[in-house]
Amino acid sequence: MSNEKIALFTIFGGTGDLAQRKLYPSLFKLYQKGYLKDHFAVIGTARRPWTDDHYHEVISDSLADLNADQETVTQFASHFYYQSHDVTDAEHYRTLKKLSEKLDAQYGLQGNRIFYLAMAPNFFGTIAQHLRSENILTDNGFNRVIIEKPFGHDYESAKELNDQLTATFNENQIYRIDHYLGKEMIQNITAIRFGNNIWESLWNNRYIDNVQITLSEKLGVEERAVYYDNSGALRDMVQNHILQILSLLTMDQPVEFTENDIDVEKVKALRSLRPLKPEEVATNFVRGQYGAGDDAKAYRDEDKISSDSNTDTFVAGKVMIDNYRWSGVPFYIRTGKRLADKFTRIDVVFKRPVVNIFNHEDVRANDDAATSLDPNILTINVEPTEGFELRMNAKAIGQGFATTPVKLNYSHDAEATAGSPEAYERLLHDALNGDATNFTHWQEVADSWKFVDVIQKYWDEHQPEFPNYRPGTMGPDAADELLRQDGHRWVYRN
Ligand SMILES: NC(=O)C1=CN([C@@H]2O[C@H](COP(=O)(O)OP(=O)(O)OC[C@H]3O[C@@H](n4cnc5c(N)ncnc54)[C@H](OP(=O)(O)O)[C@@H]3O)[C@@H](O)[C@H]2O)C=CC1
Ligand SMILES: O=C1O[C@H](COP(=O)(O)O)[C@@H](O)[C@H](O)[C@H]1O
Repeated sequence: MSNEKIALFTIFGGTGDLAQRKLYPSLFKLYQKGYLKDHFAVIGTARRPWTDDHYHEVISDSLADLNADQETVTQFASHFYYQSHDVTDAEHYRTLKKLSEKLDAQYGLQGNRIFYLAMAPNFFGTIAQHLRSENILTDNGFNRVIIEKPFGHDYESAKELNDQLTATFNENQIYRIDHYLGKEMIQNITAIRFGNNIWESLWNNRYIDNVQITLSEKLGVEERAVYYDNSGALRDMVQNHILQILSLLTMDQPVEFTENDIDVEKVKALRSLRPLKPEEVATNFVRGQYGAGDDAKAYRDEDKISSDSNTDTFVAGKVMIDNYRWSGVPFYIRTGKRLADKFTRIDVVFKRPVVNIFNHEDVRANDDAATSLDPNILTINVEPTEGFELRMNAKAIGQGFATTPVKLNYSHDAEATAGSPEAYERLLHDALNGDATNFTHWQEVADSWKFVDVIQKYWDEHQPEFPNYRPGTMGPDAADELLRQDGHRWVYRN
């Protein structure tokens, strides 16, 4: 049976960074694997007056790292058409409609349309409205719109954006990208939780002491300074990626492994987040901004960043979930730029054994009989290594009897990881299949913003003392103190 998918992609922002770095290589991988073959075409649009020939060169250049043979690249690029287009100009949509209909007939696309909005979000509403008013949507095939982040700046702006989109598209036609949901090990969270009795039976406040989610970046803001300076780490990483990961870690078992059932459980988890009162923000969330390091400029000295910017380049926080399963378990989260290394990991720290029978002297000398036994820790390594690690206590080799911590380790092998699809490839394939499981649904976005808005508002009203961490560290000392005050510490420390 053929796996071929049939669709016309219209990419708004076809000359942009995202299109060139992520979308064209991902579409090419789908082409190499036969998911895209004869019956697909791509219209790239933006204001620049490019020709089709120039566009083909851009496509070819964007694939340079993939070491593909030139003939395949040329064949692939021949499916791409460029149309100069200002998204605010209605006349341009009429030209777009004609080109879409021509390509539909030429490639046998059966009216299937995917609109990818790879542009600044302030344009999403006008594009959606024109797609409807200029009759670019079809009646005979599917119409899906893929939306890039950020989905709003706060709850109000996200709602306004959503209202604009839903005036044209139904919720089940809207695919809000969160590329973390396309990552292999993030998708693995549901597999290990619901595919293994040992974990699901321990996955609650009786056995889990705390959970730590770290999304650490070594780089600074790079080319996206203007966007980032208006956003900051809380909006850029916590509202979306971290709260999505949190919802997958904490949701109850869905009735079936389907988009709707998973969404229902994720929304319940997000609605159970304990909302912070403004006066609780300072004791539960820490913000940071990097200063200068040995080889790195301070954030405020980066290109296009104002010298008195108070934007957060680091966040750590303690999140509590008020439901039967998680009551009393702190979820510690942190993310930032210019940290010690680039990695993403989740550490699930279990409670220590209630009694330590191995070290009698310790037991007698201490009120806390378990002090000398380490907790079991399940680490989900999301990247760069993909795998799991379990820390246990075992007998130390040799005469006598002492315990020592050991690790059970599993990593995907490098060959399998190299062949595994990159997040954007996976998500584009899902969108072609009409599967929005790994996209965020409106209610999830809304609940995440409501949680984050309180923190952001408090921060906006209180001046920080920035800069407060050095590049190459794991953020300000206050992020360590956040756990220390609860008697915990970060599993990953540098
Ligand atoms: N780049 C990245 O790594 C990531 C980007 N994103 C998101 O993806 C989206 C795009 O980002 P990115 O590619 O970096 O942005 P760029 O600034 O590189 O691209 C913006 C695109 O919009 C086009 N454009 C701007 N104004 C108009 C207009 N009036 N009419 C038609 N086209 C217009 C530009 O082309 P022209 O100037 O020729 O008109 C360009 O193609 C943003 O929402 C961003 O937040 C999300 C995650 C990562
Ligand atoms: O969404 C974003 O993610 C990247 C980090 O993504 P990763 O896949 O490299 O971990 C981040 O750099 C960027 O600021 C943010 O917008």
